[in-house]
Amino acid sequence: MIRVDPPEWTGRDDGPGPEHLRWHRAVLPLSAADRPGTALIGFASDEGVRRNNGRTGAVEGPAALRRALAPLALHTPAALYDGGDVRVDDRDLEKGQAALGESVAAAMGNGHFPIVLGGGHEVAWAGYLGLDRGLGADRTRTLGVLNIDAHFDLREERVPTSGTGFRQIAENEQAHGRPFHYAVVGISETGNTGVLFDRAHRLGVRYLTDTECAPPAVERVLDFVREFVASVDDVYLTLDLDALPAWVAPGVSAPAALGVAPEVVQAVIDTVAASGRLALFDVAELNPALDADGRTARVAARMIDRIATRRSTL
Ligand SMILES: N=CN[C@@H](CCC(=O)O)C(=O)O
Ligand SMILES: [Mn+2]
Ligand SMILES: [Mn+2]
Repeated sequence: MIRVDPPEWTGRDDGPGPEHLRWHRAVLPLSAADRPGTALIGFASDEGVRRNNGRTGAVEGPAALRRALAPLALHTPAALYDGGDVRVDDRDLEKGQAALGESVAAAMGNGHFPIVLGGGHEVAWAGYLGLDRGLGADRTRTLGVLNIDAHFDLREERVPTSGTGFRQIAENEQAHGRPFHYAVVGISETGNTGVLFDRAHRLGVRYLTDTECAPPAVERVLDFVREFVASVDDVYLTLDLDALPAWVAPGVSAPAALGVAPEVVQAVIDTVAASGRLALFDVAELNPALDADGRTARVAARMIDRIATRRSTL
C-alpha cells in the first residue's frame, strides 16, 4: 500500500473573481484545512475487480475523477480538500482497505465529510471500515447503506473482491449485534443470479430493479429512498457507476444494458444529500481506459459536485 500526496489541481481559468470560480481553484490539500469541509480521498485499486474476474483499470479512477471535477464551475464557495490517494500495491487489497479506512476515520475525526474516489467496488468495505470507526465502535445510532448499483455485491468468496463488500458489511454489523440496513437502487434482474437474490431476501435487503427506476416512476423511487433514509440515523451512500446505462457510463467493468437514467440517479443523490443524514459518499468502478469521451467520469463528477455543494447537516 502506498499513500500518494494530492496532485496539483489545474484547469481552465476565466478570471480571479468568485464569479469565475471552478473546482480546481477551490480545492486545497487536506493537510492545509483550517475549517471543516468536504475531504476527497482516492482509493486507487482494481485488485477487487481483478479477483472478481472483471475488466481492470479502475486503479486509475481517482485521477480521472479529479480531472473531470477540476473544470466544473462552482457557484457557491465551498471548503473542498484533497487528501490524496491510498494506492493498493502488491495485490494486497486488505492492507489498502485498512489504510483507506484509517484515512476516512481521520477525516471524520477532524470534522470533515469524506467523499471517496474509487477504485473498484472493493472501496465499499474500505470506506465502511473508516465509517465504522468514525461513528464510534459502541454506536447505538443505526447505519443504513444505500447502494446505487446494478448488482447486490453480496457474493460469498474465499477472499474479498469487488463483489463481496456488502456481504462483508452485513457480517460485521451482525457480529456486533446490529441489524443490517441495506437498500439497492438499480438492480439488474439478469446481472444477479438466483443465489444473490436469495441471499438478498434472507438478509432483508430492500431493492428496486432498473425497470422499476424508469424516469416516469421517479417519485416512487424517491419515496423508496426517503423511506429508507428515514428508517436509519446515518447513511452511507455508494454509487457504482455500472448502475447507469452503458451509453451514459461505458467506462466500467460491467456496462448496463438498461440501467438507471442519470436524471433519476441525480434525484436520488439530491434526496439523500438533503436528508441531513449522509455520513459517507463514494463513487466506484470508473475505468478510464474503457471510458469514451470521459463520459463516465463526467457524469460521476456531476454527482460528486451535487453532494459536495448540496449536502445539508441536521
Ligand atoms: N462489483 C461487482 N460486480 C459484479 C460484476 C458482474 C459482471 O461482471 O457481470 C458482480 O460481482 O456481480
Ligand atoms: Mn458494485
Ligand atoms: Mn455493479
